[in-house]
Amino acid sequence: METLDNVLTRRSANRLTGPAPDDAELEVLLKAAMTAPDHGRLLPWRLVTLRGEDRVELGRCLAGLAADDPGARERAAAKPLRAPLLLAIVFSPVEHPKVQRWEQLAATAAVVHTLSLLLHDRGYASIWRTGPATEDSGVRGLHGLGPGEQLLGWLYAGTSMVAAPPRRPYEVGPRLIALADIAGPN
Ligand SMILES: Cc1cc2nc3c(=O)[nH]c(=O)nc-3n(C[C@H](O)[C@H](O)[C@H](O)COP(=O)(O)O)c2cc1C
Repeated sequence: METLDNVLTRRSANRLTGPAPDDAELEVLLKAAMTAPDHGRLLPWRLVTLRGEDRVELGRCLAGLAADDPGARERAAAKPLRAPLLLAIVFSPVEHPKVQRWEQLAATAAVVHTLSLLLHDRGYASIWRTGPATEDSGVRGLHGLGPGEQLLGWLYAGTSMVAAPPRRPYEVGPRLIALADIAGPN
């Protein structure tokens, strides 16, 4: 797929089923996504794969956090089952004299988005999902987070069950301006 076309046609997909990339294919795609710009080449992240029963275990954790009614617990438990593969995104910033935390977060987001584009290029689809559960100690523990690390959510991956709706073209408008057009203080 041509790059411009790939970027323009990627959509977040809510309803995902199999197939999802296996570990070998995922490694190829991640190796490519890791080329995203990363100040200091710190690689301040890791991904944890959840497949099959792992998703049920996460669902159990989420159900435990849900409101005290059976419907809410059932809905929470079913959330991780919305895709065959979940990639938990663990942000693991390091102390660095030059590279600030926000730069490391930006580098991490760049890897995740590049991976979503590569998944799309291979015919898969994905959606990045977050939520308050990412801060829960049980959920953090399940994914092996250490102190100072942050769970940025999960990239749900698989094959979309519906055709991606076309994207309304964006208007760049005032979000791209020449310095010469900025009225200075004088
Ligand atoms: C950091 C991040 C967190 C997101 N969290 C959620 C989420 O919790 N739930 C959700 O439905 N979508 C989530 N999304 C996906 C966005 O909703 C989605 O990208 C947006 O609606 C635009 O859709 P598109 O990707 O098809 O352009 C998240 C996206 C990003 C980048």
